[in-house]
Amino acid sequence: MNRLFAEEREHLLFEGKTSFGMSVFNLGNAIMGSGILGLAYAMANTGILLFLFLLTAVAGLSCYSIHLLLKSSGVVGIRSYEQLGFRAFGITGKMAAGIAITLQNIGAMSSYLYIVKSEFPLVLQAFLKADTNSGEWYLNGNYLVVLVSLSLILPLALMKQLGYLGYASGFSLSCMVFFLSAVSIYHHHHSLSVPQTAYTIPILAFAFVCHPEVLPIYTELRNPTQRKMQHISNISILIMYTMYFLAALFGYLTFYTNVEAELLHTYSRIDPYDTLILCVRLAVLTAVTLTVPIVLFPVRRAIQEMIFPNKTFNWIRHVAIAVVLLTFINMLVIFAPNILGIFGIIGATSAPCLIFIFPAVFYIRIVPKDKEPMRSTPKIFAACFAGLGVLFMIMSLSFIIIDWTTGSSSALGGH
Ligand SMILES: NC(=O)C[C@H](N)C(=O)O
Repeated sequence: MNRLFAEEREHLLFEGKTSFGMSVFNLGNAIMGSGILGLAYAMANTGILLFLFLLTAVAGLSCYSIHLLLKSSGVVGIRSYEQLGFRAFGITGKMAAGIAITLQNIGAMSSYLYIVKSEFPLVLQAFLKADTNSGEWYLNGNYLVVLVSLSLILPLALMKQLGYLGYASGFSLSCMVFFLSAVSIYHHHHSLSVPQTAYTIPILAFAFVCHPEVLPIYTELRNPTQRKMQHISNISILIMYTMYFLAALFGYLTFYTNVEAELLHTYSRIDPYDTLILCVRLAVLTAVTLTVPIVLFPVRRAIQEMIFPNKTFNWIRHVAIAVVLLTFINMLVIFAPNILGIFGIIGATSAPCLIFIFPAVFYIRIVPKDKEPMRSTPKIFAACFAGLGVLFMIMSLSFIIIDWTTGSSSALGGH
Protein backbone atom coordinates (compact mmCIF):
# COMPACT_ATOMS: atom_id res chain seq x y z
CA MET A 1 0.00 0.00 0.00
CA ASN A 2 2.92 2.23 0.78
CA ARG A 3 4.17 1.92 -2.71
CA LEU A 4 0.80 2.63 -4.29
CA PHE A 5 0.82 5.76 -2.26
CA ALA A 6 4.26 6.68 -3.56
CA GLU A 7 3.10 6.04 -7.10
CA GLU A 8 -0.01 8.16 -6.69
CA ARG A 9 2.17 10.99 -5.42
CA GLU A 10 4.45 10.59 -8.38
CA HIS A 11 1.43 10.87 -10.67
CA LEU A 12 0.14 13.93 -8.86
CA LEU A 13 3.51 15.63 -9.10
CA PHE A 14 3.96 14.68 -12.74
CA GLU A 15 2.78 17.38 -15.06
CA GLY A 16 1.96 16.32 -18.61
CA LYS A 17 3.15 18.54 -21.44
CA THR A 18 1.86 16.89 -24.62
CA SER A 19 -0.76 18.80 -26.59
CA PHE A 20 -4.12 17.50 -27.78
CA GLY A 21 -3.00 17.25 -31.42
CA MET A 22 0.25 15.45 -30.66
CA SER A 23 -1.67 12.99 -28.51
CA VAL A 24 -4.01 12.28 -31.42
CA PHE A 25 -0.94 11.62 -33.61
CA ASN A 26 0.59 9.32 -31.02
CA LEU A 27 -2.57 7.34 -30.41
CA GLY A 28 -3.32 7.22 -34.13
CA ASN A 29 0.17 5.90 -34.71
CA ALA A 30 -0.35 3.29 -32.01
CA ILE A 31 -3.55 2.10 -33.70
CA MET A 32 -2.31 2.18 -37.26
CA GLY A 33 0.14 -0.58 -37.91
CA SER A 34 0.52 -3.78 -39.81
CA GLY A 35 -3.17 -4.45 -39.16
CA ILE A 36 -3.99 -2.24 -42.15
CA LEU A 37 -2.25 -4.68 -44.49
CA GLY A 38 -4.48 -7.54 -43.41
CA LEU A 39 -7.76 -5.70 -43.91
CA ALA A 40 -8.16 -6.12 -47.66
CA TYR A 41 -7.73 -9.84 -47.08
CA ALA A 42 -10.39 -9.74 -44.37
CA MET A 43 -12.77 -7.93 -46.73
CA ALA A 44 -12.16 -10.51 -49.41
CA ASN A 45 -13.38 -13.11 -46.89
CA THR A 46 -16.55 -11.33 -45.80
CA GLY A 47 -17.65 -9.11 -48.68
CA ILE A 48 -17.99 -5.33 -48.42
CA LEU A 49 -21.17 -5.03 -46.34
CA LEU A 50 -20.38 -7.57 -43.65
CA PHE A 51 -16.88 -6.12 -43.45
CA LEU A 52 -18.24 -2.60 -42.98
CA PHE A 53 -20.53 -3.90 -40.26
CA LEU A 54 -17.73 -5.73 -38.42
CA LEU A 55 -15.31 -2.81 -38.80
CA THR A 56 -17.89 -0.41 -37.36
CA ALA A 57 -18.64 -2.81 -34.52
CA VAL A 58 -15.00 -3.28 -33.55
CA ALA A 59 -14.29 0.48 -33.77
CA GLY A 60 -17.33 1.30 -31.60
CA LEU A 61 -16.44 -1.38 -29.07
CA SER A 62 -12.88 -0.03 -28.89
CA CYS A 63 -14.19 3.44 -27.99
CA TYR A 64 -16.41 1.92 -25.33
CA SER A 65 -13.60 -0.08 -23.78
CA ILE A 66 -11.38 3.00 -23.67
CA HIS A 67 -14.25 4.66 -21.81
CA LEU A 68 -14.21 1.79 -19.29
CA LEU A 69 -10.43 2.13 -18.84
CA LEU A 70 -10.56 5.89 -18.40
CA LYS A 71 -13.41 5.73 -15.93
CA SER A 72 -11.72 3.06 -13.81
CA SER A 73 -8.50 5.02 -13.85
CA GLY A 74 -10.41 8.11 -12.75
CA VAL A 75 -11.82 6.21 -9.77
CA VAL A 76 -8.44 4.99 -8.49
CA GLY A 77 -6.45 8.00 -9.63
CA ILE A 78 -3.78 5.91 -11.33
CA ARG A 79 -3.13 5.99 -15.05
CA SER A 80 -1.62 2.58 -15.68
CA TYR A 81 -3.26 -0.54 -17.10
CA GLU A 82 -1.23 -2.85 -14.84
CA GLN A 83 -2.13 -0.87 -11.72
CA LEU A 84 -5.81 -1.07 -12.62
CA GLY A 85 -5.33 -4.83 -12.75
CA PHE A 86 -3.67 -4.66 -9.35
CA ARG A 87 -6.51 -2.66 -7.85
CA ALA A 88 -9.07 -5.07 -9.25
CA PHE A 89 -7.45 -8.48 -8.66
CA GLY A 90 -4.16 -7.94 -6.83
CA ILE A 91 -0.96 -9.44 -8.21
CA THR A 92 -2.90 -11.77 -10.55
CA GLY A 93 -4.62 -8.84 -12.22
CA LYS A 94 -1.41 -6.94 -12.58
CA MET A 95 0.40 -9.93 -14.08
CA ALA A 96 -2.47 -10.71 -16.46
CA ALA A 97 -2.48 -7.14 -17.78
CA GLY A 98 1.31 -7.01 -17.99
CA ILE A 99 1.56 -10.31 -19.86
CA ALA A 100 -1.23 -9.48 -22.31
CA ILE A 101 0.35 -6.11 -23.08
CA THR A 102 3.76 -7.70 -23.53
CA LEU A 103 2.44 -10.41 -25.87
CA GLN A 104 0.26 -8.08 -27.91
CA ASN A 105 2.92 -5.46 -28.40
CA ILE A 106 5.75 -7.89 -29.03
CA GLY A 107 3.46 -9.48 -31.63
CA ALA A 108 2.76 -6.10 -33.18
CA MET A 109 6.44 -5.10 -33.22
CA SER A 110 7.46 -8.41 -34.76
CA SER A 111 4.90 -7.98 -37.48
CA TYR A 112 6.30 -4.50 -38.22
CA LEU A 113 9.86 -5.74 -38.36
CA TYR A 114 8.69 -8.68 -40.41
CA ILE A 115 7.48 -6.17 -43.00
CA VAL A 116 10.89 -4.49 -42.91
CA LYS A 117 12.54 -7.86 -43.40
CA SER A 118 10.44 -8.89 -46.36
CA GLU A 119 9.91 -5.52 -48.07
CA PHE A 120 13.08 -3.53 -47.53
CA PRO A 121 15.40 -5.80 -49.58
CA LEU A 122 12.99 -5.75 -52.54
CA VAL A 123 12.65 -1.98 -52.41
CA LEU A 124 16.40 -1.45 -52.14
CA GLN A 125 17.08 -3.91 -54.89
CA ALA A 126 14.66 -2.15 -57.22
CA PHE A 127 16.03 1.31 -56.41
CA LEU A 128 19.60 0.15 -56.90
CA LYS A 129 18.59 -1.79 -59.99
CA ALA A 130 20.59 -4.72 -58.60
CA ASP A 131 20.28 -8.25 -59.93
CA THR A 132 18.00 -10.62 -58.11
CA ASN A 133 20.08 -12.86 -55.87
CA SER A 134 23.22 -10.82 -56.41
CA GLY A 135 23.97 -11.94 -52.84
CA GLU A 136 25.02 -8.52 -51.55
CA TRP A 137 24.72 -8.28 -47.75
CA TYR A 138 22.59 -5.15 -47.97
CA LEU A 139 19.97 -7.08 -49.90
CA ASN A 140 19.61 -9.56 -47.06
CA GLY A 141 16.45 -8.89 -45.05
CA ASN A 142 17.93 -10.12 -41.78
CA TYR A 143 20.83 -7.65 -41.86
CA LEU A 144 18.48 -4.86 -42.85
CA VAL A 145 16.18 -5.54 -39.88
CA VAL A 146 19.13 -5.29 -37.51
CA LEU A 147 20.39 -2.14 -39.24
CA VAL A 148 17.00 -0.40 -39.08
CA SER A 149 16.55 -1.45 -35.44
CA LEU A 150 19.90 -0.03 -34.42
CA SER A 151 19.89 3.17 -36.43
CA LEU A 152 16.26 4.30 -36.26
CA ILE A 153 14.18 2.37 -33.75
CA LEU A 154 16.58 2.13 -30.83
CA PRO A 155 17.34 5.88 -30.61
CA LEU A 156 13.63 6.71 -30.70
CA ALA A 157 12.84 3.99 -28.16
CA LEU A 158 15.33 5.55 -25.74
CA MET A 159 13.35 8.80 -25.43
CA LYS A 160 12.26 9.35 -21.89
CA GLN A 161 8.64 10.08 -22.76
CA LEU A 162 6.15 9.00 -25.40
CA GLY A 163 5.16 12.62 -25.98
CA TYR A 164 8.48 13.35 -27.71
CA LEU A 165 7.50 10.96 -30.48
CA GLY A 166 4.62 13.16 -31.69
CA TYR A 167 6.43 14.44 -34.80
CA ALA A 168 7.61 10.98 -35.77
CA SER A 169 4.03 9.77 -35.36
CA GLY A 170 2.70 12.59 -37.52
CA PHE A 171 5.20 11.69 -40.21
CA SER A 172 4.36 8.01 -39.92
CA LEU A 173 0.66 8.77 -40.37
CA SER A 174 1.31 10.91 -43.44
CA CYS A 175 3.19 7.98 -44.96
CA MET A 176 0.09 5.88 -44.42
CA VAL A 177 -2.08 8.57 -46.05
CA PHE A 178 0.22 8.41 -49.05
CA PHE A 179 -0.09 4.61 -49.07
CA LEU A 180 -3.85 5.00 -49.02
CA SER A 181 -4.01 7.46 -51.90
CA ALA A 182 -1.71 5.30 -53.97
CA VAL A 183 -3.75 2.16 -53.27
CA SER A 184 -6.87 4.01 -54.36
CA ILE A 185 -5.31 5.27 -57.60
CA TYR A 186 -4.17 1.80 -58.39
CA HIS A 187 -7.35 -0.10 -58.61
CA HIS A 188 -7.64 -1.98 -61.81
CA HIS A 189 -8.29 -5.62 -61.71
CA HIS A 190 -5.75 -8.42 -61.17
CA SER A 191 -6.04 -12.02 -60.15
CA LEU A 192 -4.04 -14.33 -57.87
CA SER A 193 -4.74 -17.00 -55.07
CA VAL A 194 -7.64 -17.85 -52.61
CA PRO A 195 -8.11 -16.97 -48.83
CA GLN A 196 -9.99 -18.33 -45.73
CA THR A 197 -12.42 -16.74 -43.26
CA ALA A 198 -10.90 -17.83 -39.95
CA TYR A 199 -8.74 -14.74 -39.60
CA THR A 200 -11.28 -11.99 -40.30
CA ILE A 201 -12.29 -11.12 -36.75
CA PRO A 202 -8.83 -11.54 -35.19
CA ILE A 203 -7.38 -9.28 -37.89
CA LEU A 204 -9.99 -6.62 -37.15
CA ALA A 205 -9.41 -6.87 -33.41
CA PHE A 206 -5.65 -6.67 -33.87
CA ALA A 207 -6.03 -3.62 -36.11
CA PHE A 208 -7.81 -1.58 -33.42
CA VAL A 209 -5.66 -2.44 -30.42
CA CYS A 210 -4.15 0.70 -28.91
CA HIS A 211 -5.30 0.13 -25.35
CA PRO A 212 -1.86 -0.39 -23.81
CA GLU A 213 -0.90 3.08 -25.11
CA VAL A 214 -4.02 4.94 -23.97
CA LEU A 215 -3.12 5.40 -20.31
CA PRO A 216 0.56 6.32 -20.92
CA ILE A 217 -0.59 8.95 -23.43
CA TYR A 218 -3.19 10.16 -20.91
CA THR A 219 -0.46 10.51 -18.28
CA GLU A 220 1.56 12.80 -20.52
CA LEU A 221 -1.39 14.88 -21.69
CA ARG A 222 -1.38 18.58 -20.84
CA ASN A 223 -4.34 19.56 -18.60
CA PRO A 224 -5.66 16.01 -18.61
CA THR A 225 -9.32 15.23 -18.04
CA GLN A 226 -11.23 12.05 -18.72
CA ARG A 227 -13.40 13.81 -21.30
CA LYS A 228 -10.44 15.24 -23.15
CA MET A 229 -8.72 11.85 -23.34
CA GLN A 230 -11.93 10.15 -24.49
CA HIS A 231 -12.19 12.80 -27.16
CA ILE A 232 -8.62 12.12 -28.30
CA SER A 233 -9.36 8.40 -28.48
CA ASN A 234 -12.61 8.83 -30.37
CA ILE A 235 -10.97 11.12 -32.93
CA SER A 236 -8.02 8.76 -33.46
CA ILE A 237 -10.31 5.76 -33.81
CA LEU A 238 -12.60 7.60 -36.22
CA ILE A 239 -9.71 8.66 -38.45
CA MET A 240 -8.24 5.15 -38.45
CA TYR A 241 -11.68 3.65 -39.08
CA THR A 242 -11.97 5.74 -42.24
CA MET A 243 -8.46 4.94 -43.40
CA TYR A 244 -8.91 1.25 -42.65
CA PHE A 245 -12.13 1.10 -44.61
CA LEU A 246 -10.63 2.85 -47.64
CA ALA A 247 -7.44 0.77 -47.59
CA ALA A 248 -9.46 -2.44 -47.36
CA LEU A 249 -11.93 -1.36 -50.02
CA PHE A 250 -9.38 -0.31 -52.61
CA GLY A 251 -7.10 -3.24 -51.89
CA TYR A 252 -10.08 -5.53 -52.31
CA LEU A 253 -11.46 -3.85 -55.44
CA THR A 254 -8.05 -4.21 -57.02
CA PHE A 255 -7.68 -7.91 -56.43
CA TYR A 256 -11.14 -9.21 -55.43
CA THR A 257 -10.86 -12.61 -53.83
CA ASN A 258 -7.21 -12.90 -54.65
CA VAL A 259 -5.70 -10.68 -51.99
CA GLU A 260 -2.89 -12.20 -49.97
CA ALA A 261 -2.78 -11.97 -46.18
CA GLU A 262 -0.32 -9.15 -46.58
CA LEU A 263 -1.49 -6.63 -49.13
CA LEU A 264 1.97 -5.46 -50.20
CA HIS A 265 2.87 -8.92 -51.43
CA THR A 266 -0.16 -8.87 -53.65
CA TYR A 267 0.99 -5.63 -55.22
CA SER A 268 4.52 -6.82 -55.74
CA ARG A 269 3.17 -9.56 -57.97
CA ILE A 270 1.91 -7.03 -60.48
CA ASP A 271 5.15 -5.28 -61.25
CA PRO A 272 7.80 -5.09 -58.55
CA TYR A 273 9.68 -2.33 -60.40
CA ASP A 274 6.77 0.07 -60.86
CA THR A 275 7.91 3.37 -59.29
CA LEU A 276 4.58 4.17 -57.64
CA ILE A 277 4.43 0.72 -56.04
CA LEU A 278 8.01 1.15 -54.87
CA CYS A 279 7.20 4.46 -53.20
CA VAL A 280 4.10 2.95 -51.62
CA ARG A 281 6.17 0.17 -50.14
CA LEU A 282 8.77 2.62 -48.91
CA ALA A 283 5.99 4.67 -47.27
CA VAL A 284 4.58 1.63 -45.48
CA LEU A 285 8.08 0.64 -44.39
CA THR A 286 8.70 4.08 -42.91
CA ALA A 287 5.30 4.14 -41.22
CA VAL A 288 5.66 0.78 -39.51
CA THR A 289 9.26 1.47 -38.53
CA LEU A 290 8.24 4.68 -36.76
CA THR A 291 5.45 2.85 -34.97
CA VAL A 292 7.78 0.39 -33.24
CA PRO A 293 9.04 2.87 -30.56
CA ILE A 294 5.47 3.88 -29.60
CA VAL A 295 4.45 0.26 -29.18
CA LEU A 296 7.63 -0.53 -27.25
CA PHE A 297 6.87 1.98 -24.48
CA PRO A 298 3.99 0.10 -22.82
CA VAL A 299 5.96 -3.17 -22.93
CA ARG A 300 8.88 -1.59 -21.11
CA ARG A 301 6.43 -0.19 -18.61
CA ALA A 302 4.73 -3.55 -18.15
CA ILE A 303 8.08 -5.29 -17.63
CA GLN A 304 9.12 -2.62 -15.17
CA GLU A 305 5.88 -3.00 -13.23
CA MET A 306 6.13 -6.78 -13.20
CA ILE A 307 9.82 -7.23 -12.41
CA PHE A 308 10.94 -4.02 -10.69
CA PRO A 309 7.72 -2.74 -9.10
CA ASN A 310 9.23 -0.54 -6.41
CA LYS A 311 11.85 1.23 -8.44
CA THR A 312 11.60 4.79 -9.73
CA PHE A 313 12.90 5.91 -13.11
CA ASN A 314 16.45 4.83 -13.89
CA TRP A 315 18.20 5.51 -17.18
CA ILE A 316 20.24 2.30 -17.17
CA ARG A 317 17.15 0.15 -16.69
CA HIS A 318 15.24 2.21 -19.27
CA VAL A 319 17.95 1.63 -21.88
CA ALA A 320 18.65 -1.98 -20.94
CA ILE A 321 15.02 -3.10 -21.23
CA ALA A 322 14.74 -1.47 -24.66
CA VAL A 323 17.93 -3.15 -25.87
CA VAL A 324 16.88 -6.58 -24.58
CA LEU A 325 13.41 -6.25 -26.09
CA LEU A 326 14.67 -5.15 -29.48
CA THR A 327 17.24 -7.92 -29.53
CA PHE A 328 14.56 -10.46 -28.71
CA ILE A 329 12.18 -9.16 -31.39
CA ASN A 330 14.98 -9.13 -33.95
CA MET A 331 15.67 -12.79 -33.23
CA LEU A 332 11.99 -13.60 -33.44
CA VAL A 333 11.65 -11.89 -36.80
CA ILE A 334 14.77 -13.41 -38.25
CA PHE A 335 13.37 -16.87 -37.50
CA ALA A 336 9.65 -16.01 -37.94
CA PRO A 337 7.28 -18.02 -40.13
CA ASN A 338 4.83 -15.43 -41.57
CA ILE A 339 2.69 -12.51 -40.67
CA LEU A 340 -0.73 -14.23 -40.76
CA GLY A 341 0.32 -16.53 -37.92
CA ILE A 342 1.15 -13.47 -35.81
CA PHE A 343 -2.12 -11.63 -36.57
CA GLY A 344 -4.10 -14.78 -35.93
CA ILE A 345 -2.71 -15.96 -32.61
CA ILE A 346 -2.23 -12.54 -31.02
CA GLY A 347 -5.52 -11.26 -32.46
CA ALA A 348 -7.32 -14.28 -31.02
CA THR A 349 -5.78 -14.19 -27.52
CA SER A 350 -4.18 -10.97 -26.23
CA ALA A 351 -6.30 -8.62 -28.31
CA PRO A 352 -9.70 -9.71 -26.92
CA CYS A 353 -8.25 -9.62 -23.39
CA LEU A 354 -6.96 -6.08 -23.80
CA ILE A 355 -9.96 -4.70 -25.70
CA PHE A 356 -12.89 -6.51 -24.10
CA ILE A 357 -12.29 -8.68 -21.08
CA PHE A 358 -9.83 -6.72 -18.92
CA PRO A 359 -11.37 -3.24 -19.25
CA ALA A 360 -14.78 -4.72 -18.40
CA VAL A 361 -13.82 -6.89 -15.42
CA PHE A 362 -11.45 -4.27 -14.01
CA TYR A 363 -14.25 -1.72 -14.29
CA ILE A 364 -16.74 -3.97 -12.52
CA ARG A 365 -14.34 -4.54 -9.64
CA ILE A 366 -12.94 -1.02 -9.36
CA VAL A 367 -16.03 1.19 -9.47
CA PRO A 368 -17.36 0.93 -5.88
CA LYS A 369 -20.66 -0.88 -5.31
CA ASP A 370 -22.19 2.07 -3.50
CA LYS A 371 -21.61 4.23 -6.55
CA GLU A 372 -22.78 1.66 -9.08
CA PRO A 373 -24.40 -1.51 -7.72
CA MET A 374 -23.80 -4.81 -9.52
CA ARG A 375 -27.27 -4.59 -11.07
CA SER A 376 -26.80 -1.07 -12.42
CA THR A 377 -26.96 -0.61 -16.19
CA PRO A 378 -23.28 0.34 -16.70
CA LYS A 379 -22.08 -2.77 -14.86
CA ILE A 380 -24.48 -5.09 -16.65
CA PHE A 381 -23.27 -3.59 -19.92
CA ALA A 382 -19.67 -4.14 -18.88
CA ALA A 383 -20.42 -7.76 -17.94
CA CYS A 384 -21.99 -8.42 -21.35
CA PHE A 385 -18.96 -6.81 -22.93
CA ALA A 386 -16.63 -9.19 -21.08
CA GLY A 387 -18.84 -12.10 -22.18
CA LEU A 388 -18.61 -10.94 -25.77
CA GLY A 389 -14.83 -10.91 -25.43
CA VAL A 390 -14.74 -14.48 -24.15
CA LEU A 391 -17.07 -15.65 -26.91
CA PHE A 392 -14.94 -13.91 -29.44
CA MET A 393 -11.74 -15.44 -28.12
CA ILE A 394 -13.17 -18.98 -28.15
CA MET A 395 -14.59 -18.51 -31.65
CA SER A 396 -11.42 -17.13 -33.18
CA LEU A 397 -9.21 -19.70 -31.48
CA SER A 398 -11.33 -22.62 -32.60
CA PHE A 399 -11.51 -21.28 -36.17
CA ILE A 400 -7.77 -20.98 -36.28
CA ILE A 401 -7.20 -24.44 -34.82
CA ILE A 402 -9.66 -25.97 -37.28
CA ASP A 403 -7.93 -24.10 -40.05
CA TRP A 404 -4.55 -25.53 -39.05
CA THR A 405 -5.66 -29.08 -38.46
CA THR A 406 -7.48 -29.31 -41.77
CA GLY A 407 -4.23 -28.16 -43.31
CA SER A 408 -6.08 -25.88 -45.71
CA SER A 409 -3.95 -22.88 -44.90
CA SER A 410 -0.45 -21.69 -45.33
CA ALA A 411 -0.73 -19.74 -42.06
CA LEU A 412 2.48 -21.13 -40.68
CA GLY A 413 4.27 -21.63 -43.93
CA GLY A 414 6.64 -19.13 -45.48
CA HIS A 415 6.02 -17.07 -48.56
N1 LIG B 1 -0.81 -1.57 -31.62
C1 LIG B 1 -1.12 -2.81 -31.89
O1 LIG B 1 -1.06 -3.61 -31.03
C2 LIG B 1 -1.48 -3.26 -33.26
C3 LIG B 1 -1.93 -2.17 -34.19
N2 LIG B 1 -3.29 -1.82 -33.94
C4 LIG B 1 -1.75 -2.62 -35.63
O2 LIG B 1 -2.63 -2.54 -36.44
O3 LIG B 1 -0.70 -3.04 -36.00
